[in-house]
Amino acid sequence: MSSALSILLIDDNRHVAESLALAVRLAGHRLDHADGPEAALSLLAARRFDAVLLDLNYAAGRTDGAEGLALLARLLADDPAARVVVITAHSGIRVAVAAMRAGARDFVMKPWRNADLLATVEAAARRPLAEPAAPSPPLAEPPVRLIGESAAMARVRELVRRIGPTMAGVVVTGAPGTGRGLVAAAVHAASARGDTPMTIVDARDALALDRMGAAHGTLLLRHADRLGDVEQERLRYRLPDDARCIAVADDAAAIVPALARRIATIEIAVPRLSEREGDALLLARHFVRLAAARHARPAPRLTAAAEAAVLAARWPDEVRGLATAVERAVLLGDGEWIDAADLRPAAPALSPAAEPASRFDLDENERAVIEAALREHRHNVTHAATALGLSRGALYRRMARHGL
Ligand SMILES: Nc1ncnc2c1ncn2[C@@H]1O[C@H](COP(=O)(O)OP(=O)(O)OP(=O)(O)O)[C@@H](O)[C@H]1O
Repeated sequence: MSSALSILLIDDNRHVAESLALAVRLAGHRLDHADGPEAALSLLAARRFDAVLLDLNYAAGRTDGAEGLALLARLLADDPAARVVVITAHSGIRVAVAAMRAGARDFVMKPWRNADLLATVEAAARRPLAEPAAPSPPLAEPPVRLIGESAAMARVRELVRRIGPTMAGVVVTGAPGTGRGLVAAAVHAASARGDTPMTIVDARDALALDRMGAAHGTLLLRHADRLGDVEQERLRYRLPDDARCIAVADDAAAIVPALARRIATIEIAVPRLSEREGDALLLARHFVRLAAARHARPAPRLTAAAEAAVLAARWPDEVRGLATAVERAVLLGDGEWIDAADLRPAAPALSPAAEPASRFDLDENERAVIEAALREHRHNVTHAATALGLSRGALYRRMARHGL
């Protein structure tokens, strides 16, 4: 008997998902469902699937397949080993051909017979990769995926794609918690050695430096910029000759030129959340899904006020601070909704490198947050005040200040 496959269906039609889930289960496999690109990228960042079944149109009335082809390109750019089967309408043979050219393994036409569809997906999942040059994925690990559609993150992704496959020393800079470690992992994953683990070394740790000499693959070097000039010079001589170095640093300029020549040929600067228009919301929803799955809780939805708050806040510790706040809200909430008041950031003292405590909920975009809370609670000031974590009086004073 063949072994069970985990299959991801990306399709906005709930009825298709339900009927397919049954057929897949009867065949002994597991089906997860994403209703569009955002949920799909989030699921794919958390888990590896044996096959992806991809519908090509999500918005009502769309039949040109453009949305699905764009998502296909994104899936395969992040994970060239992904096994994707596309679903097209009967008239969509041209789109199916375009998808195959772009790297889909196969296609099925609507309406399908479940037995045929399953046979196609099983064959696609089990067929070995045509091009052995693609780095073979570590089996259990999901590919490294950076959530975010902003132009700033597209630039990071593009640099990873260009520089990852080379042997260049890369320094990943940015504020702590912005995802520098994740970007470093993406650079490594895009390299020919991407299937081997990185050796992680804190440059301030003498014992770790002693062990570093034996490392051959890729070195992830943290905090080299925090060493003095002499220690940096010493570090340079201790770096194994054949190792590729990916450094994570607060400040590339603090690395002395001789060491920079080895570990910082290319700098990838990870932007702050405030420079990634809209990404905070995609990340928050992603962290809701992750936390819900991790703690076996239902995935709550963010209210409009919570969404406004996520976008308006300056999170201490950046993406990590947002992830922590969201996870806490999932754990402590009612399982149905997360409101603005549920999203208090972690105590700023948790991170010495964090910015001074930001008054998350009523800071620079206070007016937008208050307006959203009022809308959400149909202008019931008592309820809006509770959602914002304020007394009625405090909310009235702020409304007056903003002329609301
Ligand atoms: N674009 C992203 N998509 C998905 N998850 C992200 C993204 N950026 C950051 N994260 C998550 O946020 C958390 C913090 O990221 P990471 O550890 O890479 O930060 P860092 O900048 O290396 O911080 P530090 O150097 O202080 O350890 C991790 O759980 C990481 O997976």
